[in-house]
Amino acid sequence: MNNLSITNVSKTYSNGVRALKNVSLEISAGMFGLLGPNGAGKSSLMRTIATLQEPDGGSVKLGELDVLTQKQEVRKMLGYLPQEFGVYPKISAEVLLDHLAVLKGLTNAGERREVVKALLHKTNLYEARKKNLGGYSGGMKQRFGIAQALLANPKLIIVDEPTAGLDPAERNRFHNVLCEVGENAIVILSTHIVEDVKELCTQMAIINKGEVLLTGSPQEAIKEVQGKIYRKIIYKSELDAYKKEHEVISERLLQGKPVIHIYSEGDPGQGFEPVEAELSDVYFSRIFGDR
Ligand SMILES: Nc1ncnc2c1ncn2[C@@H]1O[C@H](COP(=O)(O)OP(=O)(O)OP(=O)(O)O)[C@@H](O)[C@H]1O
Repeated sequence: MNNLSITNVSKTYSNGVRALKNVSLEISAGMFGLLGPNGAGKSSLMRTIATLQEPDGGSVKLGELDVLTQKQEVRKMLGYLPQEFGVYPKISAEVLLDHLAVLKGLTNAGERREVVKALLHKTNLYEARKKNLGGYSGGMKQRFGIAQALLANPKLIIVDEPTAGLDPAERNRFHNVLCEVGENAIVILSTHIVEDVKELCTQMAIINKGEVLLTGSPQEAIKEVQGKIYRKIIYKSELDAYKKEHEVISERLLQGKPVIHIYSEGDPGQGFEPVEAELSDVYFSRIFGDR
């Protein structure tokens, strides 16, 4: 299958915000995680790939197709679940999906019925197909969003922050659906949730302030910091002092007590203990560390 090649894409909005600075990424089939904090530029990049906005410079290619100029061709191969996915509340999932299928060009009624049915099954919404979308939970709405994104068998699927606000069970269900989809398409999952990338993605990039800070597999990324992450339970009042002396990459609470993780090339002493590095350590060391 064709790769998605993003080369030197830049975007400055009219208010002067530089949302993307020379972003280059090579993305092949499977699940790709685009990880970054709020405001990193993820949605700007996703909208650009989804043919919804123009960059100031750079190129985006899907195989031979030029995403920036051959928009109609790309849209035929694209499934997009935007960050804010609105649904018509007074219509059932089955009816809306059928309607969206017509818009996607599935005009043969028999064929369309089969496609709609298969997608409702795939997204675990078949039982609730007659229910109005207004009565759906957040997770069900997101799964409906995936169902509509999958109409017409897309080769490129973009999901923008899909699990924000979902409870753990709904998030799991959503993950399972996505995983299946990722078997024969490029799926780009844009998120600020490290766990989503850890659980689902074989390749990833970390983006912050419009710049790509890291690309590779989550395992490779973890390997890079393995043996360099230390932790210590501290008193809240000591935090500033530790920050001055060490590269503190995260502060969390463990049973109500502050725990800091630091990045250190060698043993920092002072009661710090080494920990098995996790993807969150990679993420925080890139976003908040000096690296
Ligand atoms: N249409 C716009 N006009 C002006 N500035 C914008 C516009 N869209 C986004 N921005 C700014 O560009 C930067 C990147 O925003 P973007 O939405 O791409 O980031 P994000 O990583 O998706 O963050 P979030 O998770 O908060 O949506 C932010 O500073 C944002 O305020």
